[in-house]
Amino acid sequence: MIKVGIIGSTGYAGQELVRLLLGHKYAEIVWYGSRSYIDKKYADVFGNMFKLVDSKCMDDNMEELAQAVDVIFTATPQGLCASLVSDDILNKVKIIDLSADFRIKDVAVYEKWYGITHKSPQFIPEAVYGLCEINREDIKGARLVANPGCYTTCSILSAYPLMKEGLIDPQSLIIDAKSGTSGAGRGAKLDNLYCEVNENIKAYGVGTHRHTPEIEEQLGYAAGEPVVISFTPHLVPMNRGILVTAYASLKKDVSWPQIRSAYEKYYGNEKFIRLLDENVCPQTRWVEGSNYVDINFKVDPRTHRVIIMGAIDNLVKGAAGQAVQNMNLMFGLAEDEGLDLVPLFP
Ligand SMILES: NC(=O)C1=CN([C@@H]2O[C@H](COP(=O)(O)OP(=O)(O)OC[C@H]3O[C@@H](n4cnc5c(N)ncnc54)[C@H](OP(=O)(O)O)[C@@H]3O)[C@@H](O)[C@H]2O)C=CC1
Ligand SMILES: CC(=O)N[C@@H](CCC(=O)OP(=O)(O)O)C(=O)O
Repeated sequence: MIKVGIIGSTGYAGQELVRLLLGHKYAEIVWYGSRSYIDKKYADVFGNMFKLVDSKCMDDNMEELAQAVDVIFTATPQGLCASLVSDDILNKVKIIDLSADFRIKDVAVYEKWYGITHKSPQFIPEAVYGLCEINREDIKGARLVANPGCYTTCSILSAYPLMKEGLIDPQSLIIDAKSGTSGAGRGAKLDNLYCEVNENIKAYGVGTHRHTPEIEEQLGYAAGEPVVISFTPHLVPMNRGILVTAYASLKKDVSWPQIRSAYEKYYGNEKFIRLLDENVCPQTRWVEGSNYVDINFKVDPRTHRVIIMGAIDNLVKGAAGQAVQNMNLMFGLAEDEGLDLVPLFP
């Protein structure tokens, strides 16, 4: 059995990790980390865990935790994982960080977009960006995985084959993304109150959202040149889900089947990427509760652009599901262990 510790088990991403790992054949959660609920029963914090989890929430003592477990998930605010990690810890235990601390290779870019000083930049070079479908082989040997962000997972996977195959002008990409409110975390914030979110939709972080450099970096690797994008997130009144609609100029005249072949080349054998049939647009409810990424596109000959669409569940493929997929790769398990999740509907 893989012994698991979760720092931040009482947040939305942490709670989703617990839900998924309870159904994992080879993993056992032995440490339910928390800051605010120490010594409180986990099932008293999350009533859905009644009779499923008997443990109490525990203090986040990294040294003790590293002795007790094989893998630590950090589902905590930006900066925390970087402040806890050390060579000694990494020699004892694998870390999968759900925050952005190790996602961006250029520490100056991280510090600029996140507005914080990185506490352990020496570990950035070895951290593997945990987008499983793209970095599978590197993830297998990693001791520190940077689990991608939710908007970024959906955006990068949706556009990747077209960047890789040079079908679009890399500098022309415009990404319009929408997220459910769980993407903002469980902490009380005025902007996330029911009356602020319900019956409303708004853009935020326009031109400044911190997922922009993460998407640019990864798509830049795919394009083989630095990529600059426009990225606009929106908050929508639903619990879960990310929907990406992206626009890019085509480099040449291509048909739907030609673009489809490019997607099949990269994703034809990917269990968690579902390429939808022509004219079917992804919907968040078709992936809710599952680790799937649904992708489709439309060629628009009038504007000479391709319109790319992707949908994920932000808490599953956008966070906890991808983190479990990474754990499976790091421990040599079947990549889909614990992730055979049928989407909820309605
Ligand atoms: N929500 C989402 O859709 C996604 C989130 N992420 C990332 O995952 C991470 C967690 O996000 P999310 O679950 O939404 O956030 P939440 O606000 O819901 O949860 C934060 C968690 O971190 C704990 N925590 C906060 N501060 C500290 C601290 N100083 N020391 C120890 N623990 C602390 C909280 O503990 P307590 O409750 O006990 O106070 C809580 O368990 C973030 O980095 C986020 O960016 C990534 C992809 C998607
Ligand atoms: C709706 C909402 O607020 N979403 C969050 C993104 C959550 C996420 O993926 O965050 P990290 O990359 O920081 O891990 C946001 O826009 O900040």
